[in-house]
Amino acid sequence: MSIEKYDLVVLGSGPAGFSAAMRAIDFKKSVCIIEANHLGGAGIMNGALTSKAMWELSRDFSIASSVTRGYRASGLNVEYDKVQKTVIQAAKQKQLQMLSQIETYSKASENSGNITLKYGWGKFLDSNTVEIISHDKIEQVKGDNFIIATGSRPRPMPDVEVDNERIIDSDGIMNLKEFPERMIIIGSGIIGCEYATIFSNYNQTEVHLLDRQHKVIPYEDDDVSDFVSKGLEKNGVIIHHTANLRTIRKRSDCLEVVLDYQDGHSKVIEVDVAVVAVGRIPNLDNLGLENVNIKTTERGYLDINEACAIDNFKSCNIFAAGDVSGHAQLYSVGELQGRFIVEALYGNLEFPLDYSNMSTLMFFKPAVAAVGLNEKACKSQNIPYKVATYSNSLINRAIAMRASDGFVKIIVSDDGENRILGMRAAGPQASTLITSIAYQISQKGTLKDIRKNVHPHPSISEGVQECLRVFEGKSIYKPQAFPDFIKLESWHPEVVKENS
Ligand SMILES: Cc1cc2nc3c(=O)[nH]c(=O)nc-3n(C[C@H](O)[C@H](O)[C@H](O)COP(=O)(O)OP(=O)(O)OC[C@H]3O[C@@H](n4cnc5c(N)ncnc54)[C@H](O)[C@@H]3O)c2cc1C
Ligand SMILES: NC(=O)c1ccc[n+]([C@@H]2O[C@H](COP(=O)([O-])OP(=O)(O)OC[C@H]3O[C@@H](n4cnc5c(N)ncnc54)[C@H](O)[C@@H]3O)[C@@H](O)[C@H]2O)c1
Repeated sequence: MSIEKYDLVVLGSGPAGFSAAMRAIDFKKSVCIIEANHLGGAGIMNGALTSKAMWELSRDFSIASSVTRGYRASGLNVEYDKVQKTVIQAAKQKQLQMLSQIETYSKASENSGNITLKYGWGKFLDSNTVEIISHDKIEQVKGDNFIIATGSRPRPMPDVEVDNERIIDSDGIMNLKEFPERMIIIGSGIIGCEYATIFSNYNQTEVHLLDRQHKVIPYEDDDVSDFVSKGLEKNGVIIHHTANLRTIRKRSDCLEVVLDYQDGHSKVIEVDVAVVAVGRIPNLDNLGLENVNIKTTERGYLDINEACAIDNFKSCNIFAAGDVSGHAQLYSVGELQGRFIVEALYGNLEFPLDYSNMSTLMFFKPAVAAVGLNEKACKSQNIPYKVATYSNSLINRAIAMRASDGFVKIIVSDDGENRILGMRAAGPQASTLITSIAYQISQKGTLKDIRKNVHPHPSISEGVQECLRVFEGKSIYKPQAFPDFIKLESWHPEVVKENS
């Protein structure tokens, strides 16, 4: 039996693996992508694309059902299976684009690299050989270099068995047959809050959200968490703060959920569906890591260096990218790392891997975007900072949209340099507002560098312009006149005095 040999073998076709494979094409390399399940991974199916398609559809429905905008729609109706079909269409559209590109590069050519896609479970036999186990055969491929981009899956909860019908996780959303009448989402991180937004937008489901702490999205600053909570509650979501799940009892006609609150009292609620959304864990089991002497970290991830190599870059030929790497579990991070590895291997790298300007877009109502440090991060790193907040209530475009819930919050260093450290934006078009500040962060920009930018009118981005002016006391609208809408604060680490 002859064994196929490739320059690069990529395990997993999610954002990390696919972007790496496509960058290797640019260097005229032969690439094998091994995919165990859905092409595109969680970047497409049961993840980023499907959830965003569902969010967009739910938002349209929520706008159409609104009665505060001078119109009232009648006979508005929504069926889960139709929503599901449209969401799957979106995922398929992207997968077909990916397949089209793979097919285009499937033939060996002198002018470009080539790609082979193989479906099956990849497992290392040694540091140059991977076995691929599929339902009808087992084969081996050899490679000079490998990238582990096998992604992550929903974290299971002890004593809660996901049955994929009534107790599901984010992989099971597409299995639902209809809108549940009542649902509890366990976990108030991004996935939990996004699905709480989506199901409450449709207004067909009583949505309960379990938050075991005091704040949803606990890693964000309190003003952001409070804003998200308020938006969810305005949309009808019932948030159970400081509640821990004791048990879910399956009854024939419902799920009986027992919640224990921090203050000692308990509550039993009935729902039809429970969604477990308590984080994700890396897919590193049964990969044959022991055959190549790769160990996982205490948290179960792969420990990569700044070149994404698992060992010393010069001597090691196995790299890792994406959710397995223990960095922020984001589409753009996976893509960045995947491309970076290939450039480090075959090209001339001009810059080190930089995560400082990675943005997160959170699809709530309204959306929230984040880049760089927040106040919590500055405090934990003892970085003195100034923070200015400017409400969308003062922005003409937001007023015109009748959607002025939201704000821009920018953080700069308070060390005389005014370096742009981070930004949070909430409200319409938050995702576009963040990009200019993300760029400044990557360029180590200061307030002085962006002062000259003039923003068009009427645009939501005028909030960014005004927010930046607040730092210098030059905003058109003043904090003195609008103390609830415009704020400027600063923070310095306490100077620890040594006992003499
Ligand atoms: C519900 C949800 C919504 C999300 N929304 C966003 C968002 O809006 N924005 C954002 O930036 N991020 C979002 N994410 C996160 C984003 O999807 C992930 O960070 C990203 O997909 C990770 O990419 P990856 O390539 O590392 O892994 P994955 O996308 O998980 O892909 C890994 C692939 O490897 C395959 N695989 C696993 N083991 C093997 C093996 N042994 N052999 C061969 N193949 C294997 C898997 O089948 C999978 O297809 C979301 C995630 C979820 C779950
Ligand atoms: N728009 C986006 O960028 C986007 C969207 C979805 C997912 N993602 C990525 O996917 C990752 C996973 O999302 P996630 O929401 O599952 O994880 P997460 O880490 O964001 O949130 C998990 C939440 O579950 C809570 N939790 C943990 N254990 C619990 C328990 N036993 N009981 C109750 N609550 C518990 C945590 O306190 C936390 O609030 C995120 O880190 C994010 O990077 C990104």
